[in-house]
Amino acid sequence: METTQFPPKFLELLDSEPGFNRESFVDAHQKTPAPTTIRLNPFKKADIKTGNQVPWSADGFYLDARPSFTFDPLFHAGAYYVQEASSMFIGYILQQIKQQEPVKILDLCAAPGGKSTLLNSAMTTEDLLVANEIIKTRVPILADNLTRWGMANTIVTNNDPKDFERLPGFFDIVLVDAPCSGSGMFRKDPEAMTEWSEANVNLCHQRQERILADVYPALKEDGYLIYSTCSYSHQENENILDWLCQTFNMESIRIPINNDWGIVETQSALKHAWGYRFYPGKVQGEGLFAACLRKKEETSDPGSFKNNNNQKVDKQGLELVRSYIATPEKFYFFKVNDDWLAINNVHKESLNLLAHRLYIKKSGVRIGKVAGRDVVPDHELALSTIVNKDVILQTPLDYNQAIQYLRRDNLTIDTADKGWSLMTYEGQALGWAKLLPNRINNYYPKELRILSQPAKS
Ligand SMILES: C[S@@+](CC[C@H](N)C(=O)[O-])C[C@H]1O[C@@H](n2cnc3c(N)ncnc32)[C@H](O)[C@@H]1O
Repeated sequence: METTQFPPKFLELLDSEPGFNRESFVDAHQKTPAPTTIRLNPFKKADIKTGNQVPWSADGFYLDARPSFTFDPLFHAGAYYVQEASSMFIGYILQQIKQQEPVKILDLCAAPGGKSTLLNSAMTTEDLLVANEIIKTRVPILADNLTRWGMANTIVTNNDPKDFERLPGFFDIVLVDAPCSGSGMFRKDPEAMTEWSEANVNLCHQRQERILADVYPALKEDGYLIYSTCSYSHQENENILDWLCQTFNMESIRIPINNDWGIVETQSALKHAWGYRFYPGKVQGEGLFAACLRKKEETSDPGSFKNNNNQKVDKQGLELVRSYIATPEKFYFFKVNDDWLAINNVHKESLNLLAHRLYIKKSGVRIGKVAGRDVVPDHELALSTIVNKDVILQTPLDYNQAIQYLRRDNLTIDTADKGWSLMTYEGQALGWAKLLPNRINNYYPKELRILSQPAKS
């Protein structure tokens, strides 16, 4: 059997990992392409033809072939997210531990936002999601993906894990989807094999400990830590669980799984903490490790922050922007420079607190700017689940028109309507256009437009 494509020593080390089967693993890498899976947005309910369901995710589906997502308007509408199947298990863990009461969740290593949108799907508007990314250049893709998902209960931050020490005991649930040596992605990204080394695994292990130690104070007593990597190395997985249980007062949480799913349940050597391993060949998905622990230690109070310096809002502007929202009574409206934003009322205090302790890049939904008696609506509002579709004009587009719109081309549509309109495709909003007497101004954001041409069929 040809195995030379793997880095030296990689398979040899994997042989001693729990549940590893060399033959099925190598076979899966050499003979089976990585399956393509999408996860539907439960808040948008688009009519999408899908294949078999991912066993651990009600919204996850395998596709028979990999279509061009770039040329699917529903992708740009946030009707689904393209995510490999194993990762969806994090959503399953959340469903197992989440109670009825509203929770504050931190996704600490969030870009590009696959797991943030996954967590968001299992949350209500009363729950708050803080999606953080340390690397500044990766924040825009995270914010864009969350904009597409459309929920108003989300805040995006750009902070170092250490900064979360300023929020002792603030979060009920923290996800650390840690940067890792990446062996779990070898099938999808064979290039990653060239970067793999034992030395790098050890460096990753050290960084993972640092990240976890930094964020630990921000977790509430009895709060849950979900830890995951896309690595197979026990140094980055079970050893980290042992380190967590030895260093902090944490207990391991066992997650019920179905034996037919092919997931390997493991226990760490010293503290017997439960972990869940995903191997291609055993599951229809890529490599993943996931675990859940609970903090059993008192935390201090994060305190509160009454923001008296909020930018003043004028009544007339407020009335105007309120009319763009489906249930304005549920929202707190505020201004950042000339932009109006809205976040669920229940998150007002959290927002004030976070704004003074972290670097916020996006909060709730940006509604737009008020210009005289008009609102210039923002793209975030178009894709949000709170836009008032009952009063806002909608222009349905066919497939070719939708692609023209997403390319930011000139549109020629026969319509007698005038004013701001949501441009929709199969009932899903893509963005805004202004319908004028003799032309249509395309307001699709420049930086998001499709730059390539569809392949000729
Ligand atoms: C595995 S990826 C996250 C993938 C993301 N959770 C998703 O599902 O789309 C790890 C993330 O950690 C970030 N990262 C890298 N070094 C970090 C550090 N020292 N502290 C915190 N995050 C870090 C990376 O920029 C990357 O976005």
